[in-house]
Amino acid sequence: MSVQQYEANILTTILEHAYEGVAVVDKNGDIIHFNDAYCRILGVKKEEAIGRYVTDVIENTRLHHILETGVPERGKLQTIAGQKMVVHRIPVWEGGTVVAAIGMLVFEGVSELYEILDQLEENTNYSEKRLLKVDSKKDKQNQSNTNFDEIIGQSEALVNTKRLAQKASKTLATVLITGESGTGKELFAKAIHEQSPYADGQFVSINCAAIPEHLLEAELFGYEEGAFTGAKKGGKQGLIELASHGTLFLDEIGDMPLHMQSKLLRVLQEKEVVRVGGIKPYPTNARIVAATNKNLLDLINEDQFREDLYYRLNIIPIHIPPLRARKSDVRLLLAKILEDVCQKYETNQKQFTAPAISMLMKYHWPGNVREMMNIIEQLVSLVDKEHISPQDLPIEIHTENEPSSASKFEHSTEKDWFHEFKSNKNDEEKEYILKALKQTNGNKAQAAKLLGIHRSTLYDKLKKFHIT
Ligand SMILES: Nc1ncnc2c1ncn2[C@@H]1O[C@H](COP(=O)(O)OP(=O)(O)OP(=O)(O)O)[C@@H](O)[C@H]1O
Repeated sequence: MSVQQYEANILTTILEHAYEGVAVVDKNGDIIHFNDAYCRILGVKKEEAIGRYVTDVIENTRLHHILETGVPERGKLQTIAGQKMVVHRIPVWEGGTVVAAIGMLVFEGVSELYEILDQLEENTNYSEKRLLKVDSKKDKQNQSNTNFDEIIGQSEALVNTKRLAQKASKTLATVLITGESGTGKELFAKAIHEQSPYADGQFVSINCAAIPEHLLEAELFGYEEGAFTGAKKGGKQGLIELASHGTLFLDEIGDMPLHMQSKLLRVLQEKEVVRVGGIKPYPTNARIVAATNKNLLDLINEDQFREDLYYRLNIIPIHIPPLRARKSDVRLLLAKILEDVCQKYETNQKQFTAPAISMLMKYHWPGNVREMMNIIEQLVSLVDKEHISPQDLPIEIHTENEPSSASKFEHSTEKDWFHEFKSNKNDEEKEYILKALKQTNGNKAQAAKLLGIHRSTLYDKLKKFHIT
């Protein structure tokens, strides 16, 4: 017996003896496997099912949709013969296309789930029950659990990042979150706050790049009465004070002016704030989470960021990988965001076709999840059909899918290409930038996309290398 035959026999045996109903359809939606459990549940003979189109055999199935979307659906309810069942629907991918789909009935009727829950309850001893009660009273904490759950992604890279952030959230240590624009730095910061010992306090967020330099100081540190013309009577509390017993999220910390960095460092060391125009120190115990899409070590080399502040902030470093380095999350996010946006606009549920998903998977996502959200919002508003196909997708996705632009970017993961780019010596880095500009006929936005960096980072580098 050949190895393939042997493996096929084992698989058939597993399928046949599975307690769960398992059905497999080929790329046309015709049933090619239908195990005994499924036959029993549906009251259909195997020979009546095999070879027939799936909707003719299984009531309320969506396996034919899975062939189109390529997106798995787990733990969904499906009514079969008047019974609610819990099902998983899994696409089988081969070389960028969906070649089959597997349907599994996990619980025969939701009543089976309740039976299991009842048994669990009976077996739970008194002290465990008490613990469960105490836990359920911690409403705040329960809510916070859902916060990390809101961060979508099952790639190894994201799961590891979430695990680290969850550990960090249990402490009050300062966290420095790095990652490209739109990767979810603020989302992580909020989740960390929600699970922290200071979850009952405020989450105060300030974007250090968005506030004019002369206002930033008063915003952060507050001011005393008469500190400047127009200062409020009685003075004003700053955000650092406001975040006491809570979290202060310093977004875009790389853009904080140097003199403010010195003041912030003092606050972190002394745990007290002196308002603008005052001398009295106010105590603060705000937990600090900072974030940046810049390379702070580069900024330190360029004397734009204080090294001592960097080490104060970088107690727990958390890096969020860009979307292109975690392709499996792209598929999940596409499905979830499309579902959410359709619900938000109260339109019929739309779906991507498999070729559209293939194109979106190849795309470089320079603006990461934020860009994906924007594109999906546009598509939901502009496309009337239920299925979103390649011709509906924006031009930049087509451009990047053209054979001429199929380059090392397509297969890049953050580890290989982007890091190679970042760690290269300056002259090589300059060469990469010139190459990208040449390839895009001088279009800076497209060049930034090719390089996998934010447009503002490209502008910084153009200035640094005197490229006009
Ligand atoms: N893994 C994810 N799951 C669900 N939503 C996400 C995820 N990552 C990001 N988002 C969403 O994408 C959007 C951008 O995220 P966020 O503002 O946290 O990014 P950021 O890294 O702080 O961006 P910037 O550096 O530009 O400030 C938000 O609406 C956020 O909810």
